[in-house]
Amino acid sequence: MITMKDIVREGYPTLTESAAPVEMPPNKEDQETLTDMLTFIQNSQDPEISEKYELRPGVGLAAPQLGLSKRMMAVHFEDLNGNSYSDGYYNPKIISHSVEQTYISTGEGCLSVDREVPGIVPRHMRITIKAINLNGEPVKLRLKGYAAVVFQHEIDHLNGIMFYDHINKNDPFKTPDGAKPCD
Ligand SMILES: O=CN(O)C[C@@H](CC1CCCC1)C(=O)N1NCCC[C@H]1C(=O)Nc1ccccn1
Ligand code: NI
Repeated sequence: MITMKDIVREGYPTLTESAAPVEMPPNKEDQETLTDMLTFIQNSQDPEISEKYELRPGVGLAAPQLGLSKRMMAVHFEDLNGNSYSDGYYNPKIISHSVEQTYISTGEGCLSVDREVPGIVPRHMRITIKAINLNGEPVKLRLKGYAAVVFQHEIDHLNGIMFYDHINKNDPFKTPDGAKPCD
């Protein structure tokens, strides 16, 4: 099972490089990895398991965070409208997005970043994503608000982008014009 020791931290090369597409149909090894990634996120939110294995609770994980430069990510969370997301995705691609932006009012963190980095992380308010899910089915997801933020954070990892790369250097707490918080 994946635990915190398997998660690479800032400075590890896969966190700042562009990951390679996963060969489709996925081979056994990639399927096992993506399944383990989803299980880790679920475990991290389970009070007993997360305590027992000292897991930091998370809502998403991308393969580069395991030192694997592959375009795979997993999410497990419920958004504020009660929509729940729990799946793994191969080769996710944002095919369209709103001009309107949003952000998490308390900023973002990352399981690969062992420090607080204060500031607003501007994200697209709405995104449409195409991907292949864990069952190998092509999916098209229309996401907005918190769900859109989570998926953008994970897809950024596949492109070697960290959340703090988006924080305004001159005024970290500047909110982008017209942007509303998603939480
Ligand atoms: O790439 C993936 N990551 O780095 C894990 C991140 C992904 C989220 C950060 C902002 C949007 C996606 C993550 O989940 N976190 N960031 C660091 C510590 C907190 C934790 C978190 O938000 N936990 C959480 C939130 C709600 C409910 C349960 N747990
Ligand atoms: Ni992260």
